Amino acid sequence: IKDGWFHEISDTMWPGQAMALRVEKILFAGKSKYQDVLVFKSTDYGNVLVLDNVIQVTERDEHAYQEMITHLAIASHPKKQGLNVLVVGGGDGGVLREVLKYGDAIEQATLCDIDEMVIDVSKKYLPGLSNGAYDHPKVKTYIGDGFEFLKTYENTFDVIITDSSDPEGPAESLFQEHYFKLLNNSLKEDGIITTQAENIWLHMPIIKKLKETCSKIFPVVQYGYTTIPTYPSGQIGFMVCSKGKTVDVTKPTKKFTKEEEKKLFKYYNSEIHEAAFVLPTFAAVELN
Ligand SMILES: NCCCCCc1nc2ccccc2[nH]1
Repeated sequence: IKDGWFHEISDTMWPGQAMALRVEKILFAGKSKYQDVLVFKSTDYGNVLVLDNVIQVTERDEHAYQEMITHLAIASHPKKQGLNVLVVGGGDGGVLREVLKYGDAIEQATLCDIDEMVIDVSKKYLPGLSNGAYDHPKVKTYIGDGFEFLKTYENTFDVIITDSSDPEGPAESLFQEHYFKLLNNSLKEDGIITTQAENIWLHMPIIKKLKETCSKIFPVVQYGYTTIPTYPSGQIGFMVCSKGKTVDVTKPTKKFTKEEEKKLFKYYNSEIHEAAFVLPTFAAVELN
C-alpha cells in the first residue's frame, strides 16, 4: 500500500496493468499456512479481501461473481429437489449464501476450503458475504484441500462449484486435468460443475487449455462470464460443464419471475444467464 492506495500488481498474471483501490483503513494483515491475508476498508468499494496481493472479493461488486458462478450451474440443473451441492474454495462464503437461495430444493450444501484464516477473516470483516450461511443447518464446512476431499466422494453431488483463486498459488491443482476427472467422478448423473476460469483479455491460453481439458471429460463444456470492476480487466469467466449430454447449461431451467429476480439478485437474471455465453469474436474464434 503506497500513498493510501492498494495496487494489484502481478508481472505474471496481468503484466503492465494494475487495479488500484483507495485505502481508508487496514482491518487485518496476516499470514496463513498458505498465503498472505489482507483486509482493508476501501473508500468506495466497501471492505476488500486480498490474498497474496490479489483482490479476491469486495463488498461493492461481489454479487457479479458469486451469483453468476452459482446460478449458471444450479439454475440450469434439470433436478428441482433434493440438490446436493459442493463448494470447493469460496471461503468468503458468498457462493454458500447464493446456494441457500434455492431454499427447500437444497438437501445439503458443503464447503471445503484449504485456508481457515480466509473463512475466519471473511466472517469477521465481510459478514454480508456468507450472511449467516455457515450457521445454516444444511451447511457443512471442511478445512482442507478440495483435491483430497473429492477423492473420498463418488457419485455424490448434483453441483460442484470451484470458487478458486488464480492458478498461481494454493489453487494451482484446481486447474489440472486430474482435478476435473475427480469432479466428474464425484458428480451424480446430469451433474453440473462451474469453475473460476479467468479473463478473456489476459488469459486466453489458460481458458483454451481449460476448455480442451474439460472437453475430454464432459460432453457439455461452455465458457460463460460476468463483468466485475475489481477483477483484472473487469471481466471473469466460468467453465460450466455438464455430465449429462442432454443438459443445455446456457438455458436456465429454473424460472424465477421478474419480481423474484429483483428480490433475490443484484446481478443474475434469466436473460443474462443466456447472454453470459455470447462471446466477442476474438474469444469465440479461440473457444468455439
Ligand atoms: N484475479 C481473480 C481472482 C478471482 C478470485 C475468486 C475468489 N474469491 C475468493 C475469496 C475467498 C476464497 C476463494 C475465492 N475465490
